[in-house]
Amino acid sequence: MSTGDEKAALRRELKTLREEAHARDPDAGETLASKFPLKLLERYGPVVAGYLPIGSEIDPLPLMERLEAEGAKLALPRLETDGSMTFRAWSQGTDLEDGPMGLRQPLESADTVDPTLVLMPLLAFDGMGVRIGYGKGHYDRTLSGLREDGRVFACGLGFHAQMLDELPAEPHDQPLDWAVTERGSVPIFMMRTFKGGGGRDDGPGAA
Ligand SMILES: Nc1nc2c(c(=O)[nH]1)N(C=O)[C@@H](CNc1ccc(C(=O)N[C@@H](CCC(=O)O)C(=O)O)cc1)CN2
Ligand SMILES: Nc1ncnc2c1ncn2[C@@H]1O[C@H](COP(=O)(O)OP(=O)(O)OP(=O)(O)O)[C@@H](O)[C@H]1O
Repeated sequence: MSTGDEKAALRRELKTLREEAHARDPDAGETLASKFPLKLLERYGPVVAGYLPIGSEIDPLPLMERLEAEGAKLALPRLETDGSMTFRAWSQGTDLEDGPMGLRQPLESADTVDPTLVLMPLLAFDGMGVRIGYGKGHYDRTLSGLREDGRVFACGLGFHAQMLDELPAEPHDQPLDWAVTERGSVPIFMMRTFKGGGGRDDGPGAA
């Protein structure tokens, strides 16, 4: 099976997995907010892109609120008419509009920003930082642009149940640098550092 086919089949299973995790712990977003290490904001802030949760995604809003109170400038993704994704400045109470695929998103008139810390929704991730999303490549393309232009830190947000041993990777996949679940941090860049040396048999530890 090609990696693309594998990913399509995986996505269906992963959606079910995430729905189950969400049903078991609907308040996981609150727990996640309390476990998020503020040193990530200190090192990689201040412009933090979050998202408005759809379906069974873990709710990042409690975390975004906490980070804003700590001085973060928040942003949200916006799908543009040309199919690209931009990030726009946002804070609680800023106007939103209906976008494609049932998304709520900032208006075209909102300021475009380059986030330094991107909190990413996902269907699943693994200890090497491979992430699977909805398969439209929005985050992959946008992150690759941001990484070419300068420094950006990619942090996946999800349920612990969404962390799998190993996901199929494709060359265009933009790896996560870190992930946070309701159980704590998964510092992926350390695993990447270890990859060339001792292999990845130790597995990621959710601290
Ligand atoms: N909350 C959130 N916002 C986001 C994303 C995301 O994954 N999550 N995106 C990430 O790229 C971008 C939007 N891209 C998207 C691409 C595909 C689908 C999609 O296939 N949606 C399903 C329904 C999902 C559900 O209910 O769980 C659909 O339309 O059938 C949604 C958003 C930007 N904003
Ligand atoms: N940097 C890029 N440039 C051009 N096309 C890209 C790039 N990154 C991804 N794509 C395209 O986007 C499509 C979806 O990619 P992929 O399946 O990896 O998405 P995903 O990582 O699951 O989720 P998400 O949509 O959230 O990024 C692929 O067909 C791929 O060719």
